[in-house]
Amino acid sequence: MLERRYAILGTGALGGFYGARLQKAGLDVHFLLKSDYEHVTQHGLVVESKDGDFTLSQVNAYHDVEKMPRCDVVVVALKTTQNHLLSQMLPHVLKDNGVVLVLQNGLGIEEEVADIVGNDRVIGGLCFLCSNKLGPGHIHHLDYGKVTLGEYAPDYQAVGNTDRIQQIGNDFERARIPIDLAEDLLLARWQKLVWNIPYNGLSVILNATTRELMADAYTRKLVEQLMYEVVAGAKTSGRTISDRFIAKMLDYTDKMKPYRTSMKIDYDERRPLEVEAIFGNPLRKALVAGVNLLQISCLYHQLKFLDAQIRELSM
Ligand SMILES: NC(=O)C1=CN([C@@H]2O[C@H](COP(=O)(O)OP(=O)(O)OC[C@H]3O[C@@H](n4cnc5c(N)ncnc54)[C@H](OP(=O)(O)O)[C@@H]3O)[C@@H](O)[C@H]2O)C=CC1
Ligand SMILES: CC(C)(CO)C(=O)C(=O)O
Repeated sequence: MLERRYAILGTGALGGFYGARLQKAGLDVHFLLKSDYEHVTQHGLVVESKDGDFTLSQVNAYHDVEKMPRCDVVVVALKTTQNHLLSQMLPHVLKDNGVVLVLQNGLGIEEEVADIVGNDRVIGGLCFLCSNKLGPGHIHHLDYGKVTLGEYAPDYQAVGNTDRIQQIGNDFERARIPIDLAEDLLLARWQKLVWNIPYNGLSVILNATTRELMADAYTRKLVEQLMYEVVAGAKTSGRTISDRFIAKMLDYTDKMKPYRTSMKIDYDERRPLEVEAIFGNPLRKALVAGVNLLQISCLYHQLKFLDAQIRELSM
């Protein structure tokens, strides 16, 4: 088979990093940008990475999705706060037999994308990556990077692995991106929320780094309690997350360099927060099953307040 062509929708901390790595490995990659378009057209992409710095002096950069070629794999790397744009973007850039790869944080995004492109054209990916954008076209990869890929099927039925997911995984591995294949995408999404719900939420509300949250006995306890509430949420979707997994996430964070979560960076930069994807959707999914996740709900309401303040300021 011919090599797959990739589109990166949103060339920021995550899309810029993975897209640049794919291009560096020799793949055909096309990048959609907004405010960085002119700069990247002229200067390319610069990646500072713990695995080795590199510059791509020439990239296929676009400001308008209608000018992009149709691609086999369309990577969604916008913030979820911009997902209302996808119904307009995806039909222009996705090949008839292509697939959309959602690399965003949160729950339920694949369902929204499937409504646009069809149930059999969506894959989800969970990224354990610490990356920031320092300036136009300038990405800083601080830590980690593994992507867990999982096939989407209606109602998030677990459908196991497929050839196409294996092939995409091979492309990422060729780009030195560690890959896991998840048999059950919904379980993988709830597992990622075990991290994102406590740390993203508390880092904003308490103005703290991951290290500070772990060092204080009270906030560490709060983190742990929130993790167990995510486990209760997963149970309402029929998914089981073990105590061992919680211990692993606490250990992972203990060993992480002090990190400002992606939501904290958004808050500090006064950008809209991904509250609905990371908090609202899981809460609503559990509520449908009759379970009110009270502590997560408390975080959700506080974050909605802060998010509304940010949105008002930017109007
Ligand atoms: N960063 C990380 O380490 C991780 C991020 N994630 C998740 O990945 C997703 C992306 O996050 P991240 O990369 O950090 O976010 P960024 O804000 O760094 O990147 C998003 C990019 O999308 C661009 N964009 C927004 N609107 C448009 C548009 N209309 N057309 C073209 N480009 C547009 C933005 O450009 P502009 O700046 O010009 O608006 C920005 O560069 C989120 O869901 C996040 O939670 C998950 C794990 C780790
Ligand atoms: C877990 C982490 C830090 C990267 O994988 C993340 O998802 C975030 O900051 O939102």
